[in-house]
Amino acid sequence: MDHLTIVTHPLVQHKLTLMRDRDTSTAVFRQLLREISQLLAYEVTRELPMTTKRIDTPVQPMDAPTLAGRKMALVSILRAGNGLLDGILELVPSARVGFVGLYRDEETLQPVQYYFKAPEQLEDRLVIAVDPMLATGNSSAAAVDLLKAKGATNIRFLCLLAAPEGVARMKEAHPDVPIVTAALDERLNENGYIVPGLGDAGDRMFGTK
Ligand SMILES: O=P(O)(O)OC[C@H]1O[C@H](OP(=O)(O)OP(=O)(O)O)[C@H](O)[C@@H]1O
Ligand SMILES: O=c1cc[nH]c(=O)[nH]1
Ligand SMILES: [Mg+2]
Repeated sequence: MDHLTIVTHPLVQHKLTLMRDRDTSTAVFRQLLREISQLLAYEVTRELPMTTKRIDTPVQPMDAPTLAGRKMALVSILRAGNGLLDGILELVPSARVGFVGLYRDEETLQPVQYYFKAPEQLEDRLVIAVDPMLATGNSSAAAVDLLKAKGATNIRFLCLLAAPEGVARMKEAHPDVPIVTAALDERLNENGYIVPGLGDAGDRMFGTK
């Protein structure tokens, strides 16, 4: 996969516009994120290794395509990552799930870790880390550090919105981790927020502000 993939599908772009709108309610924001997560998952799971298995259709036997290898791991970067996780799990219900608890210190913009739990045998799995926002890239780079320290070698990062600064940070720290996003925005503002962005994803999802 390319280092950066922007999913330009009309449905994704339409839903993203609704999410950016400050007048969109918490309930609708959460629902849209769930819907977009499934469209983005379609893209991030392209090129998965396939094999065939022998099945009997009602008409005749066939060698039918099926996913190969160990079950993938979805890793949500808390809190906001959970807004992407739920929808993807509906598409890939057998995925293993991990959580990285991180929040961004508002002054330093450095991530503060408060939790980490990952599935076993990460080295044998495709690992998809999910977080709606890639701003400075400090949180995603730290999350990928943790996953690599646990053995992961095949990692993809899925987000909704990315800033050029975050993409550059990830490319420098983790050039082997492809990023899939719905949009690459203009820049970060002086508070480290994505411009034009959609505000604080976690707060908008959970109604905490
Ligand atoms: O690229 P960065 O500059 O690190 O910023 C992105 C991070 O900021 C947000 O989380 P936040 O810290 O607000 O925590 P939350 O998910 O608990 O709201 C977002 O969900 C990312 O994890
Ligand atoms: O714009 C931003 C930047 C970081 N985290 C968010 O939720 N939004
Ligand atoms: Mg976060």
